[in-house]
Amino acid sequence: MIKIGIVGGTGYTGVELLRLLAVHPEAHVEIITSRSEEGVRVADMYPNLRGHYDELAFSVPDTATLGKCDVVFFATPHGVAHALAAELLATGTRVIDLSADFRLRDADVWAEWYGQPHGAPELLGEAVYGLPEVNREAIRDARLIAVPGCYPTSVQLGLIPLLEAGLARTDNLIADCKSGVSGAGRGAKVSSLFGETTESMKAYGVAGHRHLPEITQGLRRAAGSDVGLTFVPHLTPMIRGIHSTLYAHVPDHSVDLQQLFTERYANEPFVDVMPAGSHPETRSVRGANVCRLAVHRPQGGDLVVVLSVIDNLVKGASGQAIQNMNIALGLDESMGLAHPALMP
Ligand SMILES: NC(=O)C1=CN([C@@H]2O[C@H](COP(=O)(O)OP(=O)(O)OC[C@H]3O[C@@H](n4cnc5c(N)ncnc54)[C@H](OP(=O)(O)O)[C@@H]3O)[C@@H](O)[C@H]2O)C=CC1
Ligand SMILES: CC(=O)N[C@@H](CCC(=O)OP(=O)(O)O)C(=O)O
Repeated sequence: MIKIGIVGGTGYTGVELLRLLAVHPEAHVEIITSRSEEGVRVADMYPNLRGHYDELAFSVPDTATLGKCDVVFFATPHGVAHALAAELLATGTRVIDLSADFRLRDADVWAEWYGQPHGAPELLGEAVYGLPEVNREAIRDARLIAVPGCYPTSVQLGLIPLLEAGLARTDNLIADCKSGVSGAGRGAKVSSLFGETTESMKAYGVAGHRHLPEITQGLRRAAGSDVGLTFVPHLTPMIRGIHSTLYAHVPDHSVDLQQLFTERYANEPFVDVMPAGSHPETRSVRGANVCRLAVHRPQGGDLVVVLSVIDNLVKGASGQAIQNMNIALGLDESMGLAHPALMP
């Protein structure tokens, strides 16, 4: 069995890791940390996990005990993995970080967008960006994996077929994205209150959201050139889910886009290209490690619209983290993830 540690076990992505790992046949969660809930049993706090983790209780983060695990997931705010990753890697523990700490290749760009110096620039050389659909070979045997952000996962998967094929104009891409409130984490914030988010919807971060440099880094790689992207995230009155409506100018009409997308993802277990004319819904991916895509060319014009939906907590975070673990450890990539059980 793979010995697993989770740092940040009381948060939304930490609990989602527990939910998914409960049915992973090779994983055993040995340690789960929380600074605020030390000693509390996981199943007492999360009754949906009763019968799976009856002996497991939250403990404070401690690198000596975490270092005995084979894999440690960081489900923590940015900066925490910066502080602890090097020590764990030195003990031979693999680190899979759900935060943004190792996603950007350039420490200065990270510092600019996250408003603090990068805490472990010496590790950036070995950090692997964990988007399996573009980086699978590098993930195999990786010791330090940066799991992509939720918006970046849905936007990159939707646009890279057009960019890799050299079909989309790269100077005026648009990503109009809607997220459920769980994207903001479990911490108490006025902006996440029921009364602030129900029966209302708003854009935010129009001037510049911290996922912009992560998305453009990935799109640049797919296009092989610089890209211009307008990215506007929105908060919507749902708990889970991201719906991205993506716009790209594709002046070449000779390529069958449905076929292009279908072939690009033909061997991808967790990307579903829906039939032509489809409108994927976030509820169709709820609880599942899946991105569903649909490609449209309205009225036969030059503007192509790609619709991309994921569950922000699964393909946008914890499910993708486990997919990365499976690849890195040489397991079946779908292990523990193949039954996309719907949430109650
Ligand atoms: N929510 C989402 O949809 C997504 C989140 N992410 C990223 O994943 C990470 C976790 O997100 P999420 O689960 O939503 O966050 P939450 O705010 O829900 O949970 C954060 C967790 O980290 C722990 N924590 C906070 N500060 C520290 C610290 N200094 N040292 C150790 N543990 C700490 C908290 O527990 P305690 O305070 O008790 O220690 C809590 O368990 C973030 O970096 C987020 O950006 C990525 C993709 C999607
Ligand atoms: C709705 C909401 O607030 N979403 C979060 C993004 C999700 C997230 O957790 O950020 P990372 O992917 O960078 O880790 C936000 O906009 O800040």
